[in-house]
Amino acid sequence: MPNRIDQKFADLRATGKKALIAYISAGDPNLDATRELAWAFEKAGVDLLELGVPFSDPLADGVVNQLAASRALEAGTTVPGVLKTVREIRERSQLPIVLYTYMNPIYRYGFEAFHRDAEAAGVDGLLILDLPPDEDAQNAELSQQTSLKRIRLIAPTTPEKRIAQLTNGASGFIYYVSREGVTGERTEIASSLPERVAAIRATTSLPIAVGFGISNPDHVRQVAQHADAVVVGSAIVKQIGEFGKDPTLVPKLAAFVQPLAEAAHA
Ligand SMILES: O=P(O)(O)OC[C@@H](O)[C@@H](O)c1c[nH]c2ccccc12
Repeated sequence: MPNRIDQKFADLRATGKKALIAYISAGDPNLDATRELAWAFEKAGVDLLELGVPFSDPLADGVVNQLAASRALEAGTTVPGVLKTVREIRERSQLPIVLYTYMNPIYRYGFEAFHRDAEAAGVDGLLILDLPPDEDAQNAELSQQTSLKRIRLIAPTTPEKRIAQLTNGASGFIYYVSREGVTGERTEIASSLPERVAAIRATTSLPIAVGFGISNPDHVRQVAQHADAVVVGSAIVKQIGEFGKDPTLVPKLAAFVQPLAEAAHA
């Protein structure tokens, strides 16, 4: 069976559409909500789900995502719990799922066991946020034994020479971080975006996702002109924080992501 990420991008390419990628922290406000949100997001048109594995020191994350990770940890979210939730999501969904994680939680779980169990649970790809590509020889080895795609980040400050080094060995898609600093909403799209995305395209045929600071359908439309996929994180996570355990959380969030997905597909 082809990987769900490859399949999704192939389908979108065939119809000339761009992907909407939604990021949420797994376990915020609890893992039952994560499962329900995944199902509702798929119906609302989300093309790929990034699930953050909550960690106490998420250094690449802005305050909105940090708070979400603390809520998830407070609710008792663990790595085995996240994997179990992916299994449950898979009972009714083929939505591609990428786990976003720092090294620490998966190292404690057991690096090799994590890869094996994530694949068995129905995870499609991994983005290990604080594993520099120069040090991921071990990861590369393990990734080859599993079907998990290895997503890599490229930043605005990445030197051109290094871009090819990063894209070489990545799979699934490339994640271009459109701004320096941490995750979080901004009012404007970075002006360097088209040029940077073009520089990445020159080195790889992988789809390019762009994220950081994208918070409304207008932003999504602008970024979708250049990228194959648009990532929205903090804007969604902020809503989850506001509704919390309110029984209308899932329909409210589905209504929030639907126009974002429509903007990517337009
Ligand atoms: O929150 P934003 O600005 O919408 O950006 C997406 C981002 O949250 C998500 O992709 C993400 C969550 N944690 C990260 C850590 C590093 C890079 C990216 C991420």
